[in-house]
Amino acid sequence: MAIVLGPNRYGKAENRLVRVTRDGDRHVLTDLNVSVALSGDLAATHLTGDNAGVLPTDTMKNTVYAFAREHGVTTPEEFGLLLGRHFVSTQPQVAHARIRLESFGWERIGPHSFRRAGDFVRTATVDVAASGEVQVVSGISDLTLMNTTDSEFHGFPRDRYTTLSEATDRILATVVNASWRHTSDISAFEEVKNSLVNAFVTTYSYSLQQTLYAMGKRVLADHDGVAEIRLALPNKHHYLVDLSPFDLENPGEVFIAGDRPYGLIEGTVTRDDAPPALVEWYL
Ligand SMILES: O=c1[nH]c(=O)c2[nH]c(=O)[nH]c2[nH]1
Repeated sequence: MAIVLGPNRYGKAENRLVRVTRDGDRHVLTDLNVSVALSGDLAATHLTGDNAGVLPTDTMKNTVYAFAREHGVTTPEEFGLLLGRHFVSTQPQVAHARIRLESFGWERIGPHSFRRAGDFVRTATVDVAASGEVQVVSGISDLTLMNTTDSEFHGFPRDRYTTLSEATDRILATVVNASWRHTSDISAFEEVKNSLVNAFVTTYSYSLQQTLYAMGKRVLADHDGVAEIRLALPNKHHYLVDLSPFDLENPGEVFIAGDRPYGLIEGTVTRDDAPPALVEWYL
């Protein structure tokens, strides 16, 4: 038996970067959380402590902030590509760079005043190989949506542990976590988000699984530049309160918003002719 070093990578995680772009009195704000992970010929430091190929994670942090000044920050996807290409092209031992970005929205409330827009986070995972190949995955998390009707759930199998009633009119609520792999059009975030939201709103649902597929399918139908989308949708259950002890009817008006446990519906929607992914990614 031999003991060997398996896959490994290293980098500086969660570099919080706020960039103010000044145009006279009117400022533009970008707010990112940037994580860098490099991999390649890095066995020596693990096996012997020889750091000749180990660009310090401290340097990666500095590069993030210096690039924000030197190149500006347009979209998370573009900024990720810029950083990834820099690391693979300047460090010969680095075969692959993964840049993971979260972008927090700020709503303008004045020329240089902003209110944190807390209802979702935009994400990007950018992979750059030394060969020049890239993979850009954009995403969204924490986008909470609710339909107060047009949702049913029935026809499911029952066993001795089943207590759930068949529902012909229920609340359907979820927190959208999705990521989609681009073949082009890497800055179409707003348009993809609109497709997801529109599909949620307009799909008469017989299960959250059906809604998940409808949302993914709508994104692929609307956007030629998206090859594949992955979704993880928690089913945020809302329980109708029994008000009969108080001689009150409750015709679908008063609910307890459940916290946990929650159903978790996950799935991928893809084109059958999608080019293969360069590397695996997770939501
Ligand atoms: O849309 C749903 N899908 C399920 O798989 C499920 N299971 C459950 O208990 N309620 C629901 N709702």
